[in-house]
Amino acid sequence: MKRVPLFLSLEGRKVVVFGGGHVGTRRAKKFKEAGAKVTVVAKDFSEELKSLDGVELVKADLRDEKTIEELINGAFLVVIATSVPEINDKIFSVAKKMGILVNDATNANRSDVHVPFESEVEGIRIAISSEGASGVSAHIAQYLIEECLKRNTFWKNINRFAKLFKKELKNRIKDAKDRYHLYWYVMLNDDVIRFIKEGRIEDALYKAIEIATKEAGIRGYEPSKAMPLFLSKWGDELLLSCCSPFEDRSR
Ligand SMILES: C[C@@]1(CC(=O)O)C2=NC(=C\c3[nH]c(c(CCC(=O)O)c3CC(=O)O)Cc3[nH]c(c(CC(=O)O)c3CCC(=O)O)/C=C3\N/C(=C\2)[C@@H](CCC(=O)O)[C@]3(C)CC(=O)O)/[C@H]1CCC(=O)O
Ligand SMILES: NC(=O)c1ccc[n+]([C@@H]2O[C@H](COP(=O)([O-])OP(=O)(O)OC[C@H]3O[C@@H](n4cnc5c(N)ncnc54)[C@H](O)[C@@H]3O)[C@@H](O)[C@H]2O)c1
Repeated sequence: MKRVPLFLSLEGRKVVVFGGGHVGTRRAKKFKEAGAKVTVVAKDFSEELKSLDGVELVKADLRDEKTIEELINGAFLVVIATSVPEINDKIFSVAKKMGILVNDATNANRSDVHVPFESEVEGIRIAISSEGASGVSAHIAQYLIEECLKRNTFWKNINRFAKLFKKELKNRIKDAKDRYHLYWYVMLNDDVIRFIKEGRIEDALYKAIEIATKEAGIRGYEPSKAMPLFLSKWGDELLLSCCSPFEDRSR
């Protein structure tokens, strides 16, 4: 099964979590924080769940298939996290029959949706999963990516610049196709990159906007073409920057 990685809004969606233990609590918190309407169904609930505002708790006998059907009616996502395999199987088959997405925390293979290891560095979200093959490996990979970005002053400056530049360009250049090529075109300009590297973001922006205004309409700088050019110039330096010591641990 090939799954598609997505960043999904659950705002206002109904999510039903089966199991109110360790895993069910973690799922309920995550989806509630994302704005979902969360119901947890279980025989007993963790202390944390009992004191959590905004999550509905339903004490239920999950051996009754009819109950499961009623409980998940209208749900967007069902989470399976009870400690009883037979109950988990039953929930899985009912949810499948009703065409509802399933996150099965107890069986990675049949799960429609996986919950990844996640973190964020300066507004860039990192989500990584081995889809059940090895959480240990995925966790270490997450650490490496996160650490590389946090130590990488060069990338952090690019990140600051690129977000501001996109905002500026959206205000100034009407056609999205024009903007699309300009985003990368300016990244191939040595002055712009020099300013970025030195942390002179205002100067880099000024220069980039000047170039973009002059060259609006230019073509041939879509990511597949421009990125290799950019990397041939700056790739090694960017990779080496992953190994720099922290400048400022608080960022
Ligand atoms: C990131 C995180 C998110 C989260 O769960 O919130 C996550 N697992 C976390 C913790 C954790 N997982 C396990 C323990 C040991 C408990 C113990 O000691 O027994 C602990 C520790 C704990 O619970 O504290 C074991 C385990 N995990 C899965 C199974 C079932 C199976 O393998 O089928 C088993 C039983 C294995 C076995 O039976 O051998 C399956 C999954 N775990 C996933 C994600 C997904 C794929 C991730 C990937 O492969 O990359 C997937 C498929 C679930 C999904 O997609 O929903 C979270 C990080 C929390 C953090 O950040 O610290
Ligand atoms: N995906 C992951 O990251 C991950 C991590 C750890 C464990 N797991 C798996 O998830 C499952 C749950 O783990 P946990 O640590 O949350 O377990 P837990 O023992 O803390 O919680 C189990 C929950 O199931 C409920 N339950 C048990 N029998 C029930 C019944 N007859 N009717 C209704 N509810 C019932 C309990 O009331 C409890 O709320 C286990 O199968 C475990 O293998 C997955």
